[in-house]
Amino acid sequence: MRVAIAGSGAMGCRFGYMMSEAGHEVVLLDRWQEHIDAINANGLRIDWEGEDRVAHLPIMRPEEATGDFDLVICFTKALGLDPMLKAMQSVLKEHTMVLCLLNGIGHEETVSKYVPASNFLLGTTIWTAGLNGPGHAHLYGSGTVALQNTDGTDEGVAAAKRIAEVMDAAGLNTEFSANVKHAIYRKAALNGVVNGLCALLDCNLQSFGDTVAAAEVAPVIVSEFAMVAALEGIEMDQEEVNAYIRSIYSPEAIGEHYPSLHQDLIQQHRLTEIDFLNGAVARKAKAAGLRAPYCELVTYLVHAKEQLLGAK
Ligand SMILES: NC(=O)C1=CN([C@@H]2O[C@H](COP(=O)(O)OP(=O)(O)OC[C@H]3O[C@@H](n4cnc5c(N)ncnc54)[C@H](OP(=O)(O)O)[C@@H]3O)[C@@H](O)[C@H]2O)C=CC1
Ligand SMILES: CC(C)(CO)C(=O)C(=O)O
Repeated sequence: MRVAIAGSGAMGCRFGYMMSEAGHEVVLLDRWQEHIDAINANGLRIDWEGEDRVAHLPIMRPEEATGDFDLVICFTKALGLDPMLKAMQSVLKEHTMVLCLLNGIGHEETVSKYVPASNFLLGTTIWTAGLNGPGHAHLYGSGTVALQNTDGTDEGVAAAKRIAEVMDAAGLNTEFSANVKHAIYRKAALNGVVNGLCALLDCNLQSFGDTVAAAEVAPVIVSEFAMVAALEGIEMDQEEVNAYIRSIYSPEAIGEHYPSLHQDLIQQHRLTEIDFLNGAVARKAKAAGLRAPYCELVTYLVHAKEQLLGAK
């Protein structure tokens, strides 16, 4: 299969590397010039569970991509999704399946501007990854992917299942989900609890989980996500989601991980995805005449931190 990774930061490098190790032809697409230059000069350096590896994968800017792809996996940050798909429109062919795995809520609107429903797979993942610097990824721990077709047809289900099988065979623990929006809200609730707060408190998941505040604040944030999900007909079992969140704090799970929003804001002073997490919940609640005050506060505080750090 010819696979493009649309957004080849930390997660894009993980998925690109694992798909390439499974024998697929992978092309990394990105606009971060230092990263492109580093990979072109030295290959993609990987710290794989403490072992140094190098992968020689082609990398280029999205507008330079040519030919056609069987699968495009989107892993930009939320704010980079639209410009990425716009720049690579010419390689999105009739048979190209596009899988969106970004964190957060509402990416369907962006992807559907460029991809017909018959080619669009929506998904979510709990794999993790980080970057030590341009061209150097660190890949620890395990994860899963859930994905679903968005066109509601039997052919769409079959196509989604085929892609899930291919990714699963690459070790990405991928499953077709008959209700991926539920999985997306469940993951977004997890991100809504830990991503903004670990950034504001400057800590990893394990340290956050050890605070008294985590036990008190997490269920309230989860209840706000559940309230908004219910408006869209998605039922969340809040106890199950809270138990799921508690389960990731241990070092045997992903407790040592600094959430991607921490990586963006605290480590690199970059603008964040908060408007697609807690911010989306606050907006959707308001639009329905409701309030999600904890999500509103987290959103305000993360934006304040962006401002204080001069994030770009
Ligand atoms: N990291 C993780 O563990 C997880 C992340 N996710 C989600 O996956 C998606 C991708 O996340 P992730 O891979 O962490 O994102 P990264 O920040 O590592 O990469 C995303 C894009 O940001 C740009 N970029 C990254 N670092 C720099 C830098 N130092 N200077 C300039 N540009 C840079 C590049 O794009 P460009 O220059 O084209 O803008 C890159 O393609 C997000 O939606 C995230 O929430 C989901 C699960 C876990
Ligand atoms: C790994 C996890 C779940 C932790 O917040 C994540 O999605 C992220 O880092 O953005």
